[in-house]
Amino acid sequence: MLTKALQEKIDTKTKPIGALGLLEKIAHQIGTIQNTLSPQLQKPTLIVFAGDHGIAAEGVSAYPSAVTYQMVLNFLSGGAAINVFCRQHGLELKIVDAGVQQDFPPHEQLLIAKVGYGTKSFLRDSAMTAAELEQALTQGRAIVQDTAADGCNVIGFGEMGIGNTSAAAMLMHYCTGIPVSKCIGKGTGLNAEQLAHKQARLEEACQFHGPLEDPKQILATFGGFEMAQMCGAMLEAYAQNMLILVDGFIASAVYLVATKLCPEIHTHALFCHQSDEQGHQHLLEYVGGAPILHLNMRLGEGTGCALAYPIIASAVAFLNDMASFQQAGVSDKQ
Ligand SMILES: Cc1cc2ncn([C@H]3O[C@H](COP(=O)(O)O)[C@@H](O)[C@H]3O)c2cc1C
Ligand SMILES: O=C(O)c1cccnc1
Repeated sequence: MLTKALQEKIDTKTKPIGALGLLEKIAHQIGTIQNTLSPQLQKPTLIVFAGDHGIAAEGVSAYPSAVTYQMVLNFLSGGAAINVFCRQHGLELKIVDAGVQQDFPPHEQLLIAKVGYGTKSFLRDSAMTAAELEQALTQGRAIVQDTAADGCNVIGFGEMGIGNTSAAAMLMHYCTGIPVSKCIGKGTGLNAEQLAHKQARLEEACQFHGPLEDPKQILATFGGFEMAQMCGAMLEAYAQNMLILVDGFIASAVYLVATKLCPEIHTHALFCHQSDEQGHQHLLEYVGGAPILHLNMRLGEGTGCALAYPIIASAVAFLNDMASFQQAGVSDKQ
């Protein structure tokens, strides 16, 4: 009933049918989530989860693990891309230490939810234990519960963790069966030789671990603490009936695991951009996501979410504020 009424509201706005393209689909989706013809976006929030990865020691990233800690300090002093875009577009920003190798001084924007001081290398071990995974999922859920209690109904998730395009590629490979060669990419900027090394290391890890089916086991085996918390956070955002903004390759790989645990989550997800990371396009095709932006970005941090947010806000604004043919006295289709 609401589905039809929303479509009618969209179709009677003063424009040719369908002329607002993807904005119309977004408006319809948000109206459906909120069960109203007049949805509102409240307290848009971006949460960046940070954690270190054991696999980073295997030469799979162009940058050292130390950058994870240094970038979190940069987030806290307001100088990273995600700070700039959140400030520009009015999103609240929270940073979570999910598992960085060093400790941070207290800061009002920093939530400390450390599962450990980095994961183990999944080359010869499971990145985390089943107990650590459960802890991370629960912490991610709790963070979103608090955010929902503050009145937020639209939430995006970012990550910082040197080595996490490798972890994401493994999640993607194990959840989809797509060959590793199509799941990897140059991440922070590997050259062709380094990329071949990355592929060889990840294929070695596949040999070591063998076939795995259970999504939680896949996440514990290859994921980072920041990715596990993000997964819990996405599941809770669905439970809280929030609109979920999915960022680039890493966030989409986490979202993929979340869909395996809770297939209904797709009704609440928007794909903010298509990353330049090679695997992302295949991943979006697999989950059936139509990205809002194509900007050739490959950064993560939630930057795609922050940049897509004003477009999403425009979708809600046209649904609420644009005149209908009748209101404006404009002649409808013959
Ligand atoms: C300075 C800097 C800032 C970043 N912000 C996000 N990432 C991104 O790059 C990392 C993933 O790429 P890889 O798997 O190749 O390490 C993640 O931390 C991701 O958030 C950054 C990377 C760097 C170097
Ligand atoms: O798309 C992403 O999330 C991404 C790609 C490369 C490096 N860091 C993040």
